[in-house]
Amino acid sequence: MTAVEVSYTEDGPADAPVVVLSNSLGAARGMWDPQVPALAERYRVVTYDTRGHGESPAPAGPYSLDDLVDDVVALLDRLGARRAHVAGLSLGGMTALRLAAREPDRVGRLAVLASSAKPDPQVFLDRAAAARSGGTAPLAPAVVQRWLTPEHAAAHPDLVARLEAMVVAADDEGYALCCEVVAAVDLRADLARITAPTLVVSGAEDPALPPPHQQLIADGIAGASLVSVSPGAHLPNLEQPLEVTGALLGHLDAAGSHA
Ligand SMILES: O=C(O)CC1=CCC(=O)O1
Repeated sequence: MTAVEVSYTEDGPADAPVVVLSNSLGAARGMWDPQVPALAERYRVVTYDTRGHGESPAPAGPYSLDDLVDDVVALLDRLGARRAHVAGLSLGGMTALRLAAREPDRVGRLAVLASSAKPDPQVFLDRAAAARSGGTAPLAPAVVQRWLTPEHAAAHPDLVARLEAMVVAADDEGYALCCEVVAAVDLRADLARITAPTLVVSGAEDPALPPPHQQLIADGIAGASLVSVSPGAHLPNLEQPLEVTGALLGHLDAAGSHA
């Protein structure tokens, strides 16, 4: 499939090294709001909506993980960026891992949050079927329940409402097609090919992709470091924004800012 022109936002100095942030299944680029201001002080931060999500197109399927990678490569080309640091959460992390394995010359440093090299396919095939039959709206409360710990959700009802609205706004068929991408993911052979310095982040209480998934990623990539965030569920960047932003900056700045 040809790459789609994904919708994106740029923050930070235009001549700074590029950092691309890739969203999780059901979310959109706004999920990175707590990270963007600090990263944009020294990076050209590009957040985008994965196809089928947010304001990006949702072309007819099927989609593959390589299609999602093609979209990022096309975005880098549109930005005139030969090379970028790339961070992704969950599905965004899977996209980032495949990109780093497939196009090592395009990736400076890699950060993979709450992701997996081999998710349970049936969970996501069932989710795809549910999204096709009833749309994303009835799924939104259960999806968002996995993104935050119960304590954080109870204390932040506005955040829960905003996140549920993101899931509802995803294109129903585009979301289903991305569920099928996740179901088909097997990145275990990709890990050994990744040469980008890699930071892996876990939410210690993530019920969707628990810490053994991130341990497997960190074990498979030479020299990768693993940080566990607690309390934190599937979107630890929202629950522990200072810690996650600090970990990202520490990892990216180790490159001397150069992608
Ligand atoms: O939506 C979920 O339950 C968890 C998830 C898997 C891939 C992703 O991006 O989110």
